[in-house]
Amino acid sequence: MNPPVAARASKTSTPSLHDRLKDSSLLRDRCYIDGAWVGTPSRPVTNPVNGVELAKVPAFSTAEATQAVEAAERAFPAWAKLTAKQRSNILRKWFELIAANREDLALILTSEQGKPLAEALGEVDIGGAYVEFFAEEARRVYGETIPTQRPDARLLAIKQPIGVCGAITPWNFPCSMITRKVSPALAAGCTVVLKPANETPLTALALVALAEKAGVPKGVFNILTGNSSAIGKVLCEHPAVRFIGFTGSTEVGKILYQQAAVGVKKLGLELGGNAPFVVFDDADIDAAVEGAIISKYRNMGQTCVCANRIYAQDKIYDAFVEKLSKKVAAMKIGDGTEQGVVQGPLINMDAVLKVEKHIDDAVKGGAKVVTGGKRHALGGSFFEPTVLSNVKSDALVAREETFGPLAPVFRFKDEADVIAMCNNSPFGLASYFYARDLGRVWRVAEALEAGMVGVNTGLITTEVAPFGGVKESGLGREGSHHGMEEYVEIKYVMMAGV
Ligand SMILES: NC(=O)c1ccc[n+]([C@@H]2O[C@H](COP(=O)([O-])OP(=O)(O)OC[C@H]3O[C@@H](n4cnc5c(N)ncnc54)[C@H](O)[C@@H]3O)[C@@H](O)[C@H]2O)c1
Ligand SMILES: O=C[C@H](O)CS(=O)(=O)O
Repeated sequence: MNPPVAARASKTSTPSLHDRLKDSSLLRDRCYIDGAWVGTPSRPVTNPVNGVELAKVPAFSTAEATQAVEAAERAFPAWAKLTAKQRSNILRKWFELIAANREDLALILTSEQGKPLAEALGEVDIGGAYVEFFAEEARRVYGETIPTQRPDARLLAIKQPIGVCGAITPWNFPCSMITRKVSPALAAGCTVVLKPANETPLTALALVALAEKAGVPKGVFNILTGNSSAIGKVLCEHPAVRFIGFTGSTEVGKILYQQAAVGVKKLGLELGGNAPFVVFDDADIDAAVEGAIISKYRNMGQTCVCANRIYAQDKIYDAFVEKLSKKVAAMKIGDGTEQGVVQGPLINMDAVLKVEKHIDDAVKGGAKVVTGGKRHALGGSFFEPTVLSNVKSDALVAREETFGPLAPVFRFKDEADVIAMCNNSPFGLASYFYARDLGRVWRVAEALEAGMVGVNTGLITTEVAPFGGVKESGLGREGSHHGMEEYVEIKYVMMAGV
C-alpha cells in the first residue's frame, strides 16, 4: 500500500490539498505497475491558481513503460478468462467507490486543473457514469450465428477482447477522459497501461487507487507518469500492445497514428475540435444565449466540444450579442474552490497567449471587443471571459481551436451561407444550432460535417451516446454500446461436418 503523500505546508496560509481531503490516502505520488506503487516522486504538480506545489510524481520513461506493458500482458489471460459478470461486479464496485469519494476526487481535480468545483463534481459524476455504464455493457458483448450457404456447416461470429491497451489522456478532463477509455477496456476483458497528462496526474492516480480497492487484479490496470513521447513510443511500438486509445490534440494524434502503423495497431483517436454554434432568426434567443454560455465557457473554454465560433443570423445578431455579452460580463472569476466562481484560471500561460493571439488577429481585422479581451486582474493565467463582434469570417479564431474563454460572433445571411462556413474546417467533432422550424432542424443537422450535433442545447455530453468526430477530429467512438467495439475483435468460426 502506497504511504499517503506526506502533508505538505503550502506556500500560502491555506491548508494543503492533503489536509483538505476527507481521505488523504487518495493523494498518491507514485505510479502503479503490476500491483505495486512504485517510483520516486520528482516531477511537481502545481495548482494553476497560484503555482503552489500539490505533490510530486515519478518521471518514468521507456524502461518503466515496458515493465507496465509486460505486466499487462501477463495479467491479460486471467482477466479475459473471468466471466463477464465477474468483471462487471468489479467495475460496479469501482463506480461505487468513485461515487462515494466524489468530493475528494473533485477537490483534487480542481486543484490540479483549475475548473470550478461544481464543474469538477459534474465531471466526476459523468466519469463514474462511464464506469457504471460499462459495468453493465460488460455483460452484453454478444456474438451472432449466421445462416450459411453450406448445409454441412454452421457459422458463428464471436467477439473477444483485443488484449493489452495503451491509453493516453489530456489535462482538461482528468477524470472522465480516463474512465471513458479504461472502463470499456476492462469490461471487454482487456488490460490497460495509462499515461495521464503531466499537468493533471493526481486525479488519475486517485482513480487507480480506487480501482485497486475495488478488486481490479494486479497488472490489469497500470498507470505511469513521465516522459510522454518516450512512454507513447513504447505503447505504439511494443508488440504486446494491440490498441491505443488517445485523447488529445490532432497534432499529437497524427504522431501516434504514424507510430502505431509500424505494428498495425488498432487506434481510437479523440482529437481537436472547432465547433460552430449557429443561432438562426427563428431561435429562442434567450435559450441560445444560455446554450452559448455553457458550450463556450465550460472549463474556461478548454473543452474539445466548446463552441469555437458563433454564427448569428443578421436579423437577431445585435440582440444576441448584447444579451450574451451582458451575461458574460457578470461571470465571477477566481479560485475554482471558492463559492460562486464560474471561471477559474487557464491551465498555463501558453493557453493565455493563444487566446491573446486570436483576439489580436480578430481586432486587426476589424472585430470589436464587446466584453473582456484582456488578462484578469487576478494575474497569472486568469483571463477575462471575452465576446468579440463584427469578426471577419476568415479570422484565425475561425480556423484554429482557441481552447480558451473567447466567443467570436460572426454574422450570416441564410442556411446555405452558414452551413458552408460551418463545414469549411478540417475539424468535425461537435456542432450546435438553435432553430425551431422542423424542416430547418432536419436539413441543418444532416448537413453539418460533425460527429455530434446539439440542437437547441449547448451541452451534449452523455455516457450513453457515441462520442467522437469526423475528418481530423478523430477515429472511432467512446461511450454508448459502440464504445465497446474499440476493445474487441470479431472472429468467425465455420464448423463443417454437421
Ligand atoms: N475529442 C475529444 O474527446 C477530446 C477530449 C479532450 C481534449 N481533446 C483535445 O485535446 C487537446 C488538449 O489536450 P492536451 O493539451 O492535453 O493535448 P496534447 O495532445 O498536448 O496531450 C494529450 C496527451 O498526449 C500526451 N502527449 C503529448 N505528446 C505526446 C507524444 N509525442 N507521444 C505520446 N503522448 C504525447 C500528453 O502528455 C497528454 O497526456 C485539445 O486539442 C482538445 O480538443 C479532445
Ligand atoms: O474535452 C472534451 C471532453 O470530451 C469534454 S466532455 O466529454 O464533453 O465533457
